Amino acid sequence: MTKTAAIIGGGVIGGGWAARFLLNGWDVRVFDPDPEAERKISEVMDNARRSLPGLSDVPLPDEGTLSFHAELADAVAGVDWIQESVPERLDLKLKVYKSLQEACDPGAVIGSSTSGFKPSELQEGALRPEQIVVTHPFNPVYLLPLIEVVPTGANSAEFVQKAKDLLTSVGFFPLHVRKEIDAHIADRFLEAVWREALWLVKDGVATTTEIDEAIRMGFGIRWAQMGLFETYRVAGGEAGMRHFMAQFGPALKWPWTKLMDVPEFTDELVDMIADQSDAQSGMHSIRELERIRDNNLVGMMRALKAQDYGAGAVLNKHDAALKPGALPTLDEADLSQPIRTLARAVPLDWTDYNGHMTESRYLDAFACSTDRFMEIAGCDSDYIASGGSYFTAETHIRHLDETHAGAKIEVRTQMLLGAGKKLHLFHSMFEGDKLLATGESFLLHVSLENRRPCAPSAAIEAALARVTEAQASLPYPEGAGNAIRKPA
Ligand SMILES: NC(=O)C1=CN([C@@H]2O[C@H](COP(=O)(O)OP(=O)(O)OC[C@H]3O[C@@H](n4cnc5c(N)ncnc54)[C@H](O)[C@@H]3O)[C@@H](O)[C@H]2O)C=CC1
Ligand SMILES: C[N+](C)(C)CC(=O)CC(=O)[O-]
Repeated sequence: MTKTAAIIGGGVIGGGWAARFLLNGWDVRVFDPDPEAERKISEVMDNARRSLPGLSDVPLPDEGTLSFHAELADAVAGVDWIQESVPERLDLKLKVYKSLQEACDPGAVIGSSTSGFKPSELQEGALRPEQIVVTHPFNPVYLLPLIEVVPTGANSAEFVQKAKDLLTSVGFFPLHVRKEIDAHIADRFLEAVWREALWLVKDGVATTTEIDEAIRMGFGIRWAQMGLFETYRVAGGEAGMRHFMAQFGPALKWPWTKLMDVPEFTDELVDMIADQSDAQSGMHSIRELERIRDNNLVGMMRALKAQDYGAGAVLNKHDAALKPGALPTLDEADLSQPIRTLARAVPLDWTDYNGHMTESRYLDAFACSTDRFMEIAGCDSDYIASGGSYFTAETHIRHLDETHAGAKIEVRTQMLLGAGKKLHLFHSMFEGDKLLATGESFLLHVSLENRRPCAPSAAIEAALARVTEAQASLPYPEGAGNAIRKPA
């Protein structure tokens, strides 16, 4: 059954939560007194639709339904999850919990996006403290996997597990913070770096641009893939972490930080930082900056997916959970028709300077379809490990229409020949009913030992014979056997 989330406070963070739930198939109800909330969330949704679905290599569930509610009680009645993302003021958050707990289901999870309040502070005086837990996200909430889950003794172990399971089901990585502390775990680092950066600007050591370069040209990229301790272990050389600590231990006593002291936010400092930031980034609107950020994040996270490491491993796990049912097996497919061999959204890093899916990615998509066809015919990873596989000998692609980031595409594959060592496939790529491209491939079965063509296993021959018989009455596809010719 479709699950429903209520988003209380639909600003920067609430909008991101709404997008994450909607694009993972949940219905979402929003309560926010701001008359601009609907416009803002619709703009966040536009950015989320172009970036999140393509991060997966399998289709996400159909998008849920978004509704806006004038009454808090209306928004929260009967929902599975309530995410509070109102401004960071304790009195306001406590007031909101009081009203919403009078109207919501006692079994619903009430998660708070608070950046720094401890869950015990949020539970104080609540009708049902056991229902409230910190679930602290990171901006953009629709892309970044981390959620800090901070419970107290008032939350049962079953409740915490249920909250973590629901978060995992929409692609998050719930990090269980075992001991509550102001600002949880990650924001303590952000706060340390932020405070240090304020001093560097105030003291005239560096501008906002120089500080950002110091981060993004070096340790920021390093942190993104390995974090802090694993990075420093490597920095210790062959002697590892112990050597690292021996070498840099004394620095802890040197004046390498001003963390013990905090600069005052005087008008002068605020103006200096705001002016430098305007000069650095003021040529872009916030929505443009969000798109630049999302393009970069998607590219980096897809690179981490290929390595199955860090955030990339979380994404792969989410794909695996979504995969059942996405593509048919040989037994599930209607073999009398071309077989669905690919279904996904166009990722941001598949688009180019013309603003559409770039040509090399068509080959990428058709190659995935060929791999899938081989897999369902029995040429799967076990078979390949046993020494047989197919090599592609020739490919011909026709580009018939454009498609763009976030678009849902599908490839259906007709087998034109599957006999002996020869395999001839014709892939058609669609966006809805629109034919975008065709890809024709001729493959040869080979022995991976001597790299020479040879007949496939009897099981593969039998599977291909089934497809041959079932597809025998399909017309020869328009465009098959084409070559580039001089116009008549
Ligand atoms: N902005 C960030 O980078 C992050 C913020 N957070 C946390 O998320 C929470 C929200 O922060 P932002 O989204 O940045 O703030 P925001 O100012 O962008 O959004 C807050 C929204 O709450 C609405 N609101 C105010 N009173 C309300 C009420 N009584 N009921 C319903 N809605 C109400 C406002 O109209 C506004 O749309 C805070 O607790 C913050 O610490 C967490 C992670 C990152
Ligand atoms: C600045 N901040 C404390 C609101 C940051 C966060 O809470 C997390 C984030 O997204 O950086």
